[in-house]
Amino acid sequence: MTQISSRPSPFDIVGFDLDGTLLDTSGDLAAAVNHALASAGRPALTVDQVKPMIGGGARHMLAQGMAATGGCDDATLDRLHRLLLDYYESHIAILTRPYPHVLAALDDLAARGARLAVVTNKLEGLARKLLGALDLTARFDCIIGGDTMGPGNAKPSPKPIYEMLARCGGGTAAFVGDSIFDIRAGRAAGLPTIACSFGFLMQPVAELGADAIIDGYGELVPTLERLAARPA
Ligand SMILES: O=C(O)COP(=O)(O)O
Ligand SMILES: [Mg+2]
Repeated sequence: MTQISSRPSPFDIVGFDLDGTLLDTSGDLAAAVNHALASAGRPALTVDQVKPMIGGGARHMLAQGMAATGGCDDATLDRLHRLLLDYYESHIAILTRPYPHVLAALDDLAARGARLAVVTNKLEGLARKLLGALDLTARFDCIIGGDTMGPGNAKPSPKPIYEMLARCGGGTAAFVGDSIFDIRAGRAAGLPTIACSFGFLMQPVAELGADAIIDGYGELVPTLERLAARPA
């Protein structure tokens, strides 16, 4: 369990990816993918098959789901993407929950003065809807989605990370994520990065190139403290 401490936060700003990092969204995302696949006459995928498809936005996830079940053209993908988004929007928090001890770690950082942010490749509207459904919105100083910075500016671009820094008022910062897109975006923005071994890994966690790896949220604050104490 994370210990609440009166010491200042090791970073002024701590940014988090959403899917596979703060929240286990895999059950609801797999259901949405399978809804789209079924309408195209494709077989369903398991949650474990869908997990490594998550992290680059819903269209990217669906494209991989269609590729795994026979491929498809762009027009079909566009139609199914819309179907998937409509289904997901109305079934967004059926199975989705924060990972264990997330809330305690966020409480600890906030109590120590950190500003907290979400930078996800989910559409911003869906991210806001999901965080609202789980009563988490007020914990974050800003919520930036895959479409917030305009086309082509989602992670791994550093632009949404720079936007996070600006909206949080600047200062020292670290970024926590579960995909290569998160770690590349954080590094490109010059931030120390932490990878979550429990996330929706597209490759082994050690290959993501993060500065540190956590196996659970009890390790987050000590890991941030260790990174903040590193020589520059
Ligand atoms: O793939 C998505 O829809 C979003 O993924 P992310 O929250 O891990 O960026
Ligand atoms: Mg993720």
